[in-house]
Amino acid sequence: MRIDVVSIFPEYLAPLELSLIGKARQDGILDLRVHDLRAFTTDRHRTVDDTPYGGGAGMVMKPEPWAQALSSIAADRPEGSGRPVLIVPSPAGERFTQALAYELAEQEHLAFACGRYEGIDERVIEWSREHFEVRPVSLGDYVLNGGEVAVLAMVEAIGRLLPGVVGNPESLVEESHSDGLLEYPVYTKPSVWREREVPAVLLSGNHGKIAQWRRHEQFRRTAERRPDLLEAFDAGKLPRADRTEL
Ligand SMILES: NC(=O)c1ccno1
Repeated sequence: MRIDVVSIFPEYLAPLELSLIGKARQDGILDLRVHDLRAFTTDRHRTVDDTPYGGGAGMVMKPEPWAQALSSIAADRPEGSGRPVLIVPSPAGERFTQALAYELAEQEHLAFACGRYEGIDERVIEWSREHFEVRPVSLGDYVLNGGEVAVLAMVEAIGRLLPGVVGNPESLVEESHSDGLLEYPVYTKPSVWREREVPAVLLSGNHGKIAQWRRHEQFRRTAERRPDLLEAFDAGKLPRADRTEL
């Protein structure tokens, strides 16, 4: 998979050089390129923002540097790949979910546009549809100072689903949201810790009972912490993520 990220703070994406995502890049599983938006400006001050039409606080990101940056990415797309998907992190976007992570992990080429200030001139979103499938995406109902933190989270959530990134693909199957429910609690040695015992069923060696207990714990936790997910699960609206193949 090829991923391009455009930001005025490219150093914000440095954590993507670490750990599993960093290794995936070294192994050639993930070709991740970070671009400084200011490299696509033409004035001496490398200006990327200006005052908003209609007034209001703050500044808006100018359209032309974005058009130059995104055009260069679209022109450099991998041989034979389809239209790239352009993700624009925004509190006004569709919710990022495990199901969307799986969907995006199947793409050959993703691009991320990290807005700052009050956002990117809306005409960039409209223009980009000529070259990309454009998807404003939100991590949740809160506002960040820019898209970079959201990109870190999304690239990790997507990248870890690519074949060869996590050591044991089985570990992807039984984690929260993989089947629409929250994951069950986990325990390790010692079996008694500060007078707290591991549930006896987990020490029984009875794999059927262990599986039953774990499934029950998934439903109990989901009902307790995320009843909204339980409604969707009961309605059979399992996320696309309820699959093991990728
Ligand atoms: N909620 C979000 O994903 C977001 C992205 C940028 N600002 O907020």
